This record gives sequence, C-alpha cells and structure tokens, in this order.
Amino acid sequence: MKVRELMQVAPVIPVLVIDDVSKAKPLAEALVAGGLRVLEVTLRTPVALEAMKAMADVPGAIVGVGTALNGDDLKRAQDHGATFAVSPGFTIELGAAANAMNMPLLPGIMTPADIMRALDGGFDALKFFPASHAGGAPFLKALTGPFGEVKFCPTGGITADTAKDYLSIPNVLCVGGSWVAPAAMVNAGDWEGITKLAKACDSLR
Ligand SMILES: O=C(O)C(=O)C[C@H](O)[C@H](O)COP(=O)(O)O
Repeated sequence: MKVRELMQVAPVIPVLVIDDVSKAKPLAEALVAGGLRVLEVTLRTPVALEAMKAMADVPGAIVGVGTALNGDDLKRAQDHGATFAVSPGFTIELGAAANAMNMPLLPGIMTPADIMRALDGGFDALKFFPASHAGGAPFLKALTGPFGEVKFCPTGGITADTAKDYLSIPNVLCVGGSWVAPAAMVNAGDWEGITKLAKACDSLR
C-alpha cells in the first residue's frame, strides 16, 4: 500500500509503545476489532521488534515501525514484519533508504523548510510532529496554504477531544495518537475497553 492509502484506512493510526511482548497480539486484535487496522509500533522499547512480529500475524492488521531514524531501523523492522515506517523527522538518507527497500515512509515535518526538503526527497504525505506542541491545528492549517498538494497526519499530544479539530482540516487524512491504547488499559489487559476506544474513532470524521 502507498502511504496515502495507509492514511485513509482509518481516521486514527494508534501509536504504540509496547513494554511487554505478551500484550502485543491481544492489543493488535483489540484495535483491529475496533476498526483501527494500521498500527505504528514505536522502536522505543527493547521488545518493539518482537512485538511487531507478533502483531503482523494478526488478521487484518497492517503493522509499521515508528521512531524509525535511519536505514538500519527500517531494515530491522522490515525483517520483523513491518510493512511501512513512520519517522519523527526527515533526512534525505532515510528517504533514500526507504525508497531502496520499497518501504512506504511517512516522515515527520514541523516547519515549511522541512516540508520543502521532504518534497525534494519525493515525499508528499507527511506526519506533522509534535502536533500539539508545534502550534496545533491552527498552525497546521496555515501550513496547508502554501503546500496544498501535501497530505498530513498530525501526531503528538492529540487526544480524543482534539482529534476532530485536526481531521476537519482539508488535507489531513488521519491523525496519530497513543490515546487509543493507554498504558494502564494495556497493562490491565482491558482489551474490550481498547476496542471501545478504537470504535469511538469512527465518529471523528
Ligand atoms: O516515537 C515516535 O516517532 C513518535 O511517533 C512519537 C509519537 O508521535 C508520539 O509519541 C505520539 O504519542 P502521543 O503524543 O502520546 O499521542
């Protein structure tokens, strides 16, 4: 799938920080049951790669790697079942590595110059990060003026309450966020609760 297609599967891409690999499969099942199929597993924990592998086997799940900083990260993640990548920022090297591996990449940007570099690298579907700290929905709306051809996935500090503000901006295809898989619910194994949070995302758009 192309990045733009991945961004249109559901209004929310859950951003997952997994500490306990035994939680990975039931968590993915709970999110998929709630309609959130595109899952970003951040490379922030020692078990992240194993978690990706477990999630990639869940029917309907489309698993990607988050916090990808370089080609090595992409390679390790691809070897563990990740089929797309998300990065907090963009470098020409990362873009080239993703292209060489045929790995769809959703790179992060925060400024007009970032967007111009990403466009130069051939990327026009971008993550606005960290969204709530970098000016929120009004700032992103201003960015869409000069960059009308770019599609965005704002991520960072977004909640069930603020997601709608972002999704109402033309050219925002989806948002990313961790609120659909809160650590307390994951630790408690509250899979029904997580499915409910996922289902509630339907009404955001
Ligand atoms: O590690 C990365 O590359 C990331 O993608 C960072 C995430 O965008 C944020 O951690 C989203 O998490 P919340 O702000 O809790 O919704």
